[in-house]
Amino acid sequence: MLRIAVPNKGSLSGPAADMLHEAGYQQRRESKELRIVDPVNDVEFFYLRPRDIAIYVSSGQLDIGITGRDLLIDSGADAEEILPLGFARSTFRFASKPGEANGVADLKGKTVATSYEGIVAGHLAEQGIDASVVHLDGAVETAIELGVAEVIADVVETGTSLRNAGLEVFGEPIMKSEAVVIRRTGADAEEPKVQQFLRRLQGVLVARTYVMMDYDCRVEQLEKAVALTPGLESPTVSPLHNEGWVAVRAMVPAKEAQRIMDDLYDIGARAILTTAIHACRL
Ligand SMILES: Nc1ncnc2c1ncn2[C@@H]1O[C@H](COP(=O)(O)OP(=O)(O)OP(=O)(O)O)[C@@H](O)[C@H]1O
Ligand SMILES: O=P(O)(O)OC[C@H]1O[C@H](OP(=O)(O)OP(=O)(O)O)[C@H](O)[C@@H]1O
Ligand SMILES: [Mg+2]
Repeated sequence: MLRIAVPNKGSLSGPAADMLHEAGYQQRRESKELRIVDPVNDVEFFYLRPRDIAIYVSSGQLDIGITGRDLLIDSGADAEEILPLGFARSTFRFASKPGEANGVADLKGKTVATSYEGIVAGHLAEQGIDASVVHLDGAVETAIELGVAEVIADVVETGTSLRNAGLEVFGEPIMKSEAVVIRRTGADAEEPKVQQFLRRLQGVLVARTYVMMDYDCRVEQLEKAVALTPGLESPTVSPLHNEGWVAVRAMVPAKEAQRIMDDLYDIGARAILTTAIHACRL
């Protein structure tokens, strides 16, 4: 049975459960449940603190886990990323009162407050900057006003939390993060149950990113039309009862669907339809 660590709280837990549900896995009904078995899919889910997931996975008792890339790196655990999941996207940045610092060099001799000590200490060492790091559990934006630090390093998504605290980012982003699937470093990459799990999640990612497009066009326009909708491998082209016309079917990126429909219409395609994809295996 495949044993999978899933975030039990915070920004990652809701979207992770949604994705697993879309991939056909049973999920817990109550937020207090710590583990559930999904016998139909031969999987057991362990609901753990997002910060602990890389440590559990690196210990080898659990096969895979879902966590944030930033949490994985911060933990220093012996685990590696095998699939990015496209949600909980953020950057990790330094911030201070406006005008107090311009780049990482200005951190020399300062105190940086963060919940991600591993990332910050590693970054400072890499840059050869001598600064102190103070660990706080959260709400680090307040640390400057309350005199705990001159600089903070934190997750930034919209920037609202920083703005509300009167702070500004400076320097280059330390890293970009998103939710990722991880496994123990060097674990068997070909393990069929792991591969099947990854294929299911990839199916969800594709179903979220693409739509199916169908249309009719004249044979003379087919090459131009196919250039607009090349599909993932190649579009399906079928003859129509009316001679000189064909029906075309291809997957297109959902974000581009409206523009592609306009372009197809302009070259003479008609009966252009898009439909959602619910699940797929590529
Ligand atoms: N506002 C946000 N937008 C996107 N991702 C975020 C955001 N806040 C945290 N994350 C991501 O969530 C993960 C941290 O999860 P964790 O549960 O530890 O913190 P949290 O989501 O801030 O919840 P908590 O309420 O417990 O502080 C990291 O991967 C981080 O990048
Ligand atoms: O750029 P934004 O869209 O404002 O998002 C980023 C904020 O969200 C998270 O905080 P959270 O609300 O989880 O509180 P925490 O600091 O206690 O973790 C993170 O730690 C930042 O503070
Ligand atoms: Mg938080």
